[in-house]
Amino acid sequence: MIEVRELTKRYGTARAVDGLTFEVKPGYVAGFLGPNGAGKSTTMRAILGLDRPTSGEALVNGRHYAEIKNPMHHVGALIDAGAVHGGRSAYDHLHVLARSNGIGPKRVVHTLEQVGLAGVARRRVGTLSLGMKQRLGVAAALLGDPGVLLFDEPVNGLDPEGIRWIRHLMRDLAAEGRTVLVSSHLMSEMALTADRVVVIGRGKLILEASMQDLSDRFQRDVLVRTAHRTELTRALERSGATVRQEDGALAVQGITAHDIGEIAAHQRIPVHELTPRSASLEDAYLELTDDSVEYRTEETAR
Ligand SMILES: Nc1ncnc2c1ncn2[C@@H]1O[C@H](COP(=O)(O)OP(=O)(O)OP(=O)(O)O)[C@@H](O)[C@H]1O
Repeated sequence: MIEVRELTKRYGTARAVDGLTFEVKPGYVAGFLGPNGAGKSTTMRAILGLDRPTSGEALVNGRHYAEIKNPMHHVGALIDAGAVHGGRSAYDHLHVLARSNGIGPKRVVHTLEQVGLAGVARRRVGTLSLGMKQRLGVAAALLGDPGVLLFDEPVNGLDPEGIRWIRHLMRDLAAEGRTVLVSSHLMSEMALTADRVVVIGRGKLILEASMQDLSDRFQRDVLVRTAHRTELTRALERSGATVRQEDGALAVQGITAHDIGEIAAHQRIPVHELTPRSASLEDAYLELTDDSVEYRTEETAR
């Protein structure tokens, strides 16, 4: 479990993270979303004890990272895949890490196989592609078989096959009962991977919700098809709904699909379609974070 409580990190007068509170429990993939500069990396670094909070705290399984003995057995992280010693082989890189945490060579070999790097284990890290380095970073995170995993923008540099692989991996790790927090600035990516999202902007919490709640919250209207449009419109309007004609159907706002169905049944009006329509998750995300975007182009500024 990860608990972030009233976390604030200031650099000079700038607040990279500003009173942020959220938690991530085991068993699901939590997406950590925010525009560039929102404070995702700073928060992750604080959880991993790499950055000292100005105030507040970040705990892993109830403890500060620094208090955890043999941390690789409890927490694994992919933060900056490029930050590895280029002269060592992939195997040696992992072996050095493993040894410092009392992990044997068998586990190193297993982890290399798990991330699909067994074939390049003897190659120097400096000669690996960005995608392979990313996989090596994931291997390092998995080395101690930890219950808590943090991935900072893990799809960066991966090709479509690699992206699919990492999505499956994160979902599998969560299904095994681990705590998985993965940052991204793309809602489209998180929509395919995460069960819940923590959305931040300018260091502050904007929203913490399940993917389902997020799309419910941004429900636009309900499309209703019936041969009895006038009758149903009247009944719905009596219940306070707003009804608009749309291509021979009704676009209904201000009432749930469930209640529309109940009203229609009560009036004995056959309904042929009842479709809740949401704004896309990407639109929802852009709307949520609109005030927190640091830099924008003329075109996206609208
Ligand atoms: N070492 C530092 N010194 C000064 N400012 C910093 C430092 N690290 C981060 N910042 C600032 O803090 C803010 C949050 O940065 P952070 O890297 O945590 O955001 P992020 O959400 O991870 O962004 P990105 O998606 O671009 O990686 C930014 O405005 C950044 O410029």
